[in-house]
Amino acid sequence: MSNASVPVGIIMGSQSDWPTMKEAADMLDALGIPYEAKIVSAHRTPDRLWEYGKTAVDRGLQVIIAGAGGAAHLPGMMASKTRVPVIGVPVQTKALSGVDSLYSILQMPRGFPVATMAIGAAGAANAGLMAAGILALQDSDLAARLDTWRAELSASIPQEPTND
Ligand SMILES: Nc1c(C(=O)O)ncn1[C@@H]1O[C@H](COP(=O)(O)O)[C@@H](O)[C@H]1O
Repeated sequence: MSNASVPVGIIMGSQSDWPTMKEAADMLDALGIPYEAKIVSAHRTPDRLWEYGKTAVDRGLQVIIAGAGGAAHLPGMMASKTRVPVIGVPVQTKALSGVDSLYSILQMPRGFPVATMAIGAAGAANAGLMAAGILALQDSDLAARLDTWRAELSASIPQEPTND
């Protein structure tokens, strides 16, 4: 797993998280930000998690977006292994609607933060935007693209409701 020199790593606990996490990937695509996407699980593939976190800085990752559902320990465990900022995405679950994922990711102990997004697809899309905002601090071309994206979204919001 030492093939990438991309700024953003998207990781998720399972293939089943991809429909949610693809929202983050789509946002990065829309803003022209390279990324890698990997399945990494603290529970099922702890050695993969360890290796990913250990090599993240040397591989040039600047932000990690980590999504998981249920007992969602992946984002926090990744934050414990690397100083690369971790943005957590609570994946929606059937049993507890993603509140389990949210609480698992949100309540980190002092010293090892995870920037936690909202549950589900909107949270994943916002994770992409959050990563873009972080990278834009050092990249004026990206900053301009992000400003344009935000202005276009604002302009698309109607001023009055319709009955359609
Ligand atoms: N929460 C975690 C972790 C982890 O935190 O390491 N690894 C897998 N999972 C989650 O298990 C859920 C069900 O996974 P399956 O659909 O594969 O059974 C997924 O949402 C995944 O993120």
